[in-house]
Amino acid sequence: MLSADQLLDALLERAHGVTETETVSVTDALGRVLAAPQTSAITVPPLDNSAMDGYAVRAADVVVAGVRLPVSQRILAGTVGSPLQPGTAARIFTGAPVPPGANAVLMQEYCATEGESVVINKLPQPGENIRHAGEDIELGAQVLAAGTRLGAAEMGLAASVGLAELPVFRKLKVACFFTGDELVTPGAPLLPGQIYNSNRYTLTGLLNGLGCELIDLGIVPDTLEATEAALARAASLADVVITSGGVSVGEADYVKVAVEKLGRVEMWKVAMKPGKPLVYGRVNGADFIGLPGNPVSAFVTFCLFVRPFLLKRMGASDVLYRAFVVQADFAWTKPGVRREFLRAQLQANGKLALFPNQGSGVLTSCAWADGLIDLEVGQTVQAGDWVRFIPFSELLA
Ligand SMILES: Nc1nc2c(c(=O)[nH]1)N[C@H]1C(S)=C(S)[C@@H](COP(=O)(O)OP(=O)(O)OC[C@H]3O[C@@H](n4cnc5c(N)ncnc54)[C@H](O)[C@@H]3O)O[C@H]1N2
Ligand code: MOO
Ligand SMILES: [Mg+2]
Repeated sequence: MLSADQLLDALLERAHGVTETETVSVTDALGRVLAAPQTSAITVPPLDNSAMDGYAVRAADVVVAGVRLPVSQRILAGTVGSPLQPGTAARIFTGAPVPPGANAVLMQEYCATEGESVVINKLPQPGENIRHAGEDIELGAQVLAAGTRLGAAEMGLAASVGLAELPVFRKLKVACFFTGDELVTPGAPLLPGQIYNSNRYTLTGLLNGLGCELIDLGIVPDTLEATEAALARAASLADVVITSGGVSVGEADYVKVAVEKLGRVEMWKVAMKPGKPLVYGRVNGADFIGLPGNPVSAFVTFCLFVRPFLLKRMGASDVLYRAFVVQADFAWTKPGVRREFLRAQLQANGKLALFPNQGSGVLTSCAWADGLIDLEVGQTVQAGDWVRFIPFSELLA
């Protein structure tokens, strides 16, 4: 059986990024992966400008508090003033260019207007409240690297240097199907023995969050024929095929057999809980990932393995999650024989609480939790111990 680290390494080794690109407007770039580095054709900010509403002065003109200076001009954001005459002040507002000759801006809270003059009640420091040209971005600087996943801040950053469009990798096509004779689509009533196909909705959320193009092939019955047919169709439509269920050793578990018939299985089983029977293979040029049917197992293995794999396939460069060391507010006394990922919540006291039922079928634990505690084989925990914690902010989207 592979260790979780070996499985992740092996998956990333096999994840080849898409190469085809397209151009999107920056407003449509959320979640896309940048295909080429972007540099700035301007400095940001373009000119020295005021950080405050107040008065621009030469610091040397204000040698004692209480100096009175005539106000020689008024400079609003979007306009440009004229050089500041010695011994005068310029009324200025936040974002307005600082006039040549001025080297400080006093907040108006420290000034008093007297007719056409202003009394400066505080000694200015040279450079005070001035935002310098290029202090954010220098002319020609790289603002975004190829492989960056574009979020809200990156979209704003691109726009701040005047970019209207960005080159991005094409979306990754992911086909899914869900095996199980017991599965029913929500909206219909359950007959005895049936359950709702929750994995479809979990995976839809996860894949949409990653910005994949989802091809949902629905529920597939537990027969080899149906599984093969769905697999062949999925592999012909998508870059990556993801399924749930049917990867263990039960008599109705046909997924691995179908992959072996139509392609090849390269990895099966990972020494962790939940998620042991995960399958990776190749079918007709497509990657195949078979997630375990248990809803928590499917969710956790997607977060830990499928997400980094898909991100790399999408062309992203930063695909790994970070773990943090956090104090436990619980005891875990049963040493496991597999590495274990526990659903835990970060409490107001900064420590981690454990969901009481850590069963692989208890999806409530995932909705309740803020992340996963990563326990080594045989690791036990006493309250107050420090444990490895992977927040969902590192694993979702
Ligand atoms: N003898 C053994 N039995 C099992 C082993 C083992 O090593 N030896 N491994 C267990 C582990 S661990 C897991 S995880 C599961 C994985 O099972 P499968 O991937 O084969 O999945 P199924 O048998 O089809 O279903 C398991 C479970 O999940 C429910 N399920 C399936 N699909 C969905 C869905 N779309 N939405 C909601 N729930 C779903 C299904 O009803 C079952 O309860 O195998 C253990 N067995
Ligand atoms: O490893 Mo399974 O995923 O315990 O439920
Ligand atoms: Mg099974």
